[in-house]
Amino acid sequence: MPDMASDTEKQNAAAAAMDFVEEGMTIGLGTGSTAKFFVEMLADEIADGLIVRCIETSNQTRELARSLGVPLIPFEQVDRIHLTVDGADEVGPGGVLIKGGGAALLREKIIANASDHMVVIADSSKEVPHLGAFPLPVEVTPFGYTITAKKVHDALVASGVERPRIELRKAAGSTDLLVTDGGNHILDCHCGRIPDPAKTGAYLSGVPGVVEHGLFIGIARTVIIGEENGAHIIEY
Ligand SMILES: O=C(CO)[C@H](O)[C@H](O)COP(=O)(O)O
Repeated sequence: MPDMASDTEKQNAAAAAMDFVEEGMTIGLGTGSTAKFFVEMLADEIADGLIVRCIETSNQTRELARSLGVPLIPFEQVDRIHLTVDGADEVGPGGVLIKGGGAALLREKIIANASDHMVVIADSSKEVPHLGAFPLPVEVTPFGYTITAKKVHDALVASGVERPRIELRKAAGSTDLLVTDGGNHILDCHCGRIPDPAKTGAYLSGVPGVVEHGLFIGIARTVIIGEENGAHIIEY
């Protein structure tokens, strides 16, 4: 059952993100329940005559955008992404993020990092004093994933995370391992607290078999936190 309070906050954050949209932009569309509100609002504006073109961060968002008549272009044809609007699982101090709760972190990071401006939209529960209560998603190749998981554990410990626990994500309602849009698996790393996100990110990136991790550092320029009646905007 959806949480009505956080849905209102998500909607208000998405509505505030619409102010960043301009005619003629190429826009990256995020994944998840908050990004869905943004895609729906954008679709309404497109139906009213706004001209933009979009690129999706997941198969799920592609289906949503198509169903709403939002024009999509293949990444290969994109030379510039002006704006990306996406959700987050945690927003920490300085705009560092944990993303990947929806298993779309690889494409989300490629697109956000290639964008002139990433705007994060989130309900107030996502704003945290430090990262790590939400399990950090790490995308790994199917080949060797059990060994990679051990190495990821070691990298977390070496970067200062105390007693991490790693869980392989299962597909919804199944005992099978989840397979991402990129054909990989997800390790959910229960960290409790990530004392130095930049160090942890760097250590994880150094593990062979790790395709990408869900720490977004220095990528978000604007974070919009939805409130019951509006939203507050933080610029970095
Ligand atoms: O990173 C993501 C998907 O990979 C999402 O942005 C994140 O999980 C937030 O989702 P929601 O808006 O549904 O809370």
